[in-house]
Amino acid sequence: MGILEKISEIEKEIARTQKNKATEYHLGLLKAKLAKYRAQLLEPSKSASSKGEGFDVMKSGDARVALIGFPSVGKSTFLSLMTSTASEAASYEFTTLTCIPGVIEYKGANIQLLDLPGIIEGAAQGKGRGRQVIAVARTADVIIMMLDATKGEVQRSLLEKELESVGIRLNKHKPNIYFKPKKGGGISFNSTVTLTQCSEKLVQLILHEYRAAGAQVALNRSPSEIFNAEVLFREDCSPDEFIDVIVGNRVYMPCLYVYNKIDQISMEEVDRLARKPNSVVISCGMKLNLDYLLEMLWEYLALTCIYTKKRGQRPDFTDAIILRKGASVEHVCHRIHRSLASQFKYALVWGTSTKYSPQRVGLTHTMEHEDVIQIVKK
Ligand SMILES: Nc1nc2c(ncn2[C@@H]2O[C@H](COP(=O)(O)OP(=O)(O)OP(=O)(O)O)[C@@H](O)[C@H]2O)c(=O)[nH]1
Ligand SMILES: [K+]
Ligand SMILES: [Mg+2]
Repeated sequence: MGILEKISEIEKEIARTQKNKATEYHLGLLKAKLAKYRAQLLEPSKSASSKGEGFDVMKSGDARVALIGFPSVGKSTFLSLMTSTASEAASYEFTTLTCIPGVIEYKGANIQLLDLPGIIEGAAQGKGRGRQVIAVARTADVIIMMLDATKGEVQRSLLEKELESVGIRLNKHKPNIYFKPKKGGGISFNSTVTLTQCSEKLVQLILHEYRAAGAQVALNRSPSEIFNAEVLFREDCSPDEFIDVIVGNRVYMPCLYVYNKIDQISMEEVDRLARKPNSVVISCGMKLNLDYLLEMLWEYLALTCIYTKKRGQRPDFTDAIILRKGASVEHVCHRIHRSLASQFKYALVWGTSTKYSPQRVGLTHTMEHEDVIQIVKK
């Protein structure tokens, strides 16, 4: 039996197994098996040439956003509208056949926007250019899942399933579980919270299942190590989340659901879609709500712009340093010059991150969006 068949067998078994206390171990095991085979599926195949996977577009700018969606939802129309790059748009499906990068300039940041071929059900298993598209999606900072507002919700759940099946977790945070394989000592299991979905026994079963053939490949660890591990739940996680932690190659990614073509639906329908979590409604055709989409995208990217200033001079507002949210003064130093942090005495910061403007701060101070900084060297 091939891996795809094994996967489909297990999926069928999960579907027909009733979910209750008596079946929770059985289901946990099935899910562990499923994750194991899917991990194998993700291994680069030896037959197909690995070159070309991911369309090889260079990362550039301060962040990367990938446009994922069914064919003809308006991805290329969107790219052409938001960037100075033109990507062919047409009323037939699979107009776009490769990855087309453009740049959105927003609040001083260069955001790389990637137009991609449409993907369909079965993409994760290699249908169409599904695998390549998903490989690109994995490298993004934010995914825009573009949906046709005139089509049903089924598009959204199908795409979510495709991404889910290759280890991409949308709008979820990494499960707060400490997991460390050991050389010996068995499995030490602890939790700092009351667990309602996992137990010590289930965790052991899942770990032992992982020891089975194939797990070494997925985990890149020797089999014995999985019999010995330290596990600490700091959150009431589900068996699936625990499996995610031991498999270890998951990506946790913000995703914005963008419903395009709202010029074609009723106001009531627009209103209903707009109220969904993580969702924005737009019309590329009529240029509706695009500013709001950019604002949301900016929020999801969580970038921070810092302006520098020299002593006795005005801040340089023309050239922002773009950093990830939560960046410290030390991060700013590294961006300016490699050796600056070692010569650092203190910094003066004006902005929302400080109580006073300016305020003297050290290397560990956390910067906020649009702060101004002046660095004083030793
Ligand atoms: N009514 C309406 N049509 C739109 C809108 N945006 C795009 N379209 C049309 O939808 C069709 C498909 O647009 P594309 O931009 O080619 O879609 P795509 O998602 O890039 O398609 P593929 O590359 O084939 O996957 C074109 O005929 C567009 O003119 C919109 O907001 N409203
Ligand atoms: K199209
Ligand atoms: Mg296109």
